[in-house]
Amino acid sequence: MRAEHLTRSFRSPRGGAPVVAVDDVSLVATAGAITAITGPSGSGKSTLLQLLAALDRPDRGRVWIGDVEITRLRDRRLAALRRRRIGFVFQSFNLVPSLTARENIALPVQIDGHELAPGRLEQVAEQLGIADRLDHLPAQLSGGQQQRVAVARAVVAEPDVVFADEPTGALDGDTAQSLLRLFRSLATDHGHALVVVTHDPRVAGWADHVLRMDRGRIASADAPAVEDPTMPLPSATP
Ligand SMILES: Nc1ncnc2c1ncn2[C@@H]1O[C@H](COP(=O)(O)OP(=O)(O)OP(=O)(O)O)[C@@H](O)[C@H]1O
Repeated sequence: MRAEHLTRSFRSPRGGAPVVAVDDVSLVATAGAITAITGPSGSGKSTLLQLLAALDRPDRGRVWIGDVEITRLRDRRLAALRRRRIGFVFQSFNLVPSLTARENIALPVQIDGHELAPGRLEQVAEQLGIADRLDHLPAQLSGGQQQRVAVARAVVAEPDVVFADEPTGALDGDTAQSLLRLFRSLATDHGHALVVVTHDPRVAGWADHVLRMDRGRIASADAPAVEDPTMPLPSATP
């Protein structure tokens, strides 16, 4: 996944100058690697993640997943691409309250008219330690269990890129470790790109690249944030 010159401003609620939440950010998140985005509160991490995952549109700039420029896609194609190629773990989980954990996990695949390979859902649930919770409704689960259902939903269809906003926020030490092991396996064994916004030093410690944001910009990167010779060139046509 590659982004170039992303900029996103919000109108200030009291009038006055707009808030530039993301200011000319370019980055590459490579397949097979975990990229952590850190930085102080209000530095633009969540806004950047929403732009990268096509949940929000930038004022300027472009995003590619593989050779598809997602910033050029219209809503329906974008929604289909998001279901197939992007997994997103929301800070607030976003589970459907009337569906069981199993139904929540399978929902995006079902909307897409596909079926999961037999045993795939159970395998992910096992890895995340929620195999015995699949028939519960979200309200019958703890915050940490709900978070793991949200992670299972994001990864079950093996998307190219998994985005996660503070995925270890509600988890105790052991559970956070098993989630990080799952993320590591998704990256190393299955070649997915993971992009994780976090304040958690445990996550940053597991990451291959750490980008630190400050006032909407990438203030530092432990690896080149812009160019990566292993990335396929974006195609010129939409
Ligand atoms: N929908 C919005 N309307 C107006 N301003 C917004 C909106 N979303 C974000 N902002 C502003 O943009 C800036 C960046 O916010 P963002 O949530 O991306 O930061 P963050 O680094 O993720 O913060 P945190 O770590 O506290 O979650 C902040 O000043 C915030 O107030």
